[in-house]
Amino acid sequence: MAQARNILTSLPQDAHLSVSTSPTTTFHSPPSSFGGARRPVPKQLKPFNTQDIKILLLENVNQSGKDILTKQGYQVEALKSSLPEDQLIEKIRDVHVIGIRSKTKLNQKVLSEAKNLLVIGCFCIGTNQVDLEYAAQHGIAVFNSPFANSRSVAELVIAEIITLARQLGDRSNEMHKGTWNKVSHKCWEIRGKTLGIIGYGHIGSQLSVLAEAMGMSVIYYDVVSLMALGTSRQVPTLDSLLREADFVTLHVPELPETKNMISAAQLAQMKDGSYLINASRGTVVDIPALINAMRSGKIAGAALDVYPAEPRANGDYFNNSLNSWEEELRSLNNIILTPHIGGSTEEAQRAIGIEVGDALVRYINQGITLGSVNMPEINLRSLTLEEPDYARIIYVHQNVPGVLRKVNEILGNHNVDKQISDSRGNLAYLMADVSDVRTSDLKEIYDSLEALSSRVLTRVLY
Ligand SMILES: NC(=O)C1=CN([C@@H]2O[C@H](COP(=O)(O)OP(=O)(O)OC[C@H]3O[C@@H](n4cnc5c(N)ncnc54)[C@H](O)[C@@H]3O)[C@@H](O)[C@H]2O)C=CC1
Ligand SMILES: O=C(O)C(=O)COP(=O)(O)O
Repeated sequence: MAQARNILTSLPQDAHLSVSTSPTTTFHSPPSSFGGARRPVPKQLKPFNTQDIKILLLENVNQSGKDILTKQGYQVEALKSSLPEDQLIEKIRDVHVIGIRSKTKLNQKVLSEAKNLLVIGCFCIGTNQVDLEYAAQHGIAVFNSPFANSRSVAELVIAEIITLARQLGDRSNEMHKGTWNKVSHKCWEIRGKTLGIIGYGHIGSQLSVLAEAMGMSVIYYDVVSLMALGTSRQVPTLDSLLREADFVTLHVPELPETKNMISAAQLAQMKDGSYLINASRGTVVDIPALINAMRSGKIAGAALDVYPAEPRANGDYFNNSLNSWEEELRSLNNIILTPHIGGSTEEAQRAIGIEVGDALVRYINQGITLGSVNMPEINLRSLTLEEPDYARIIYVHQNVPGVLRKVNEILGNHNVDKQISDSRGNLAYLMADVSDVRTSDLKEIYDSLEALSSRVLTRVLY
């Protein structure tokens, strides 16, 4: 277990955490021109104690991540599923850190209740479930794992391409029901067929290499111009990809621009008897339009791993009538339906647990934002907290003129060993290591920084 002394912070803290003699530590939230209310202000500084840090992990975060966090001495509560919004709000009020996967929606309503929250760990690739902008403006850093499950998704898609081409799902279902149905009609090899990849990022490009190794031709469409791997080829428009590909697979993020990216008009562009695979986000494919295209025989098969609404926990899904099209979808032939398992392998989950767990520890203990998806990336070499009278000041502030001058006036009477600052949009992040400071100096520094109108969040680690 990590030492309870030395890595220290002026956390936004609740009465329970406070060592104040007053049991009613109060916060004030004066209005700010910067995204609404300011975050609560603790009444006092206190030395950081890892055991004060409360962490809530949802959605069955891998043991590797839990181990990293518990080893630090943090209080970790881990739940297997996501939570309904009202329960999430109750829980999030109390914690300094929350770890989620793709299901938990951390929208403005939920985050506005997260009075103590310092940091969010998305133990997955996608961060569409978090209001990143709102979090940034309230000094809440967000981390994810940008590619630790890419290979797992790419391998799943390869399996699905062959499964669809050979109608393996249907043959297997028939055998389970006792029917021997040996057919070759409309069953194909994938060698020589064209795979069309929409979104040539981490997953799309990995898939490109695997598909070529099996003799497929690969074309891809992306909003940015990207280097082609192997003999793959970028095509200029979505329509040109849809017209040319035998298999179309989606690997784009959930964005307003990707909502219903594949709908009736796009399906009509696709080759007769082609296949569609979606392991990106459920909003990207218009499912009723896909059902029509499959019923008409235009689309010969499909694989869906993601859905517009997904349940919080394992159990009944299709019996919950979340969507009007469920019955029809299930009744189609040659359609593979999987419960969002693209990234669900032992390898991926373990790697994600370590990557995000480490990022959280670095941020909590040292304020390092490397890899953050919503904050400027800031790093200074390790804290030398063994030295007496040494502290790290972190000041998250609005990116407006004149702030650095004021901050340096405040720090100016002390020995600033190192300092770094960067901005991202209208948010800036300053980190300064100061030596020869006493606790009383820190209190003064802290109060002065807090008093600046540009302040979003101040942390003092000592
Ligand atoms: N089924 C599952 O379990 C998993 C699903 N995912 C989903 O897959 C998505 C893609 O993952 P990565 O490849 O790692 O992301 P990435 O960010 O590396 O690549 C996404 C690519 O899509 C492109 N893109 C964005 N908007 C586009 C548009 N309108 N049209 C065409 N291209 C567009 C981007 O330029 C980028 O090249 C994630 O955002 C996530 O939603 C990720 C992991 C697991
Ligand atoms: O990594 C992603 O974005 C995924 O979609 C995987 O999500 P999950 O961790 O399985 O909830």
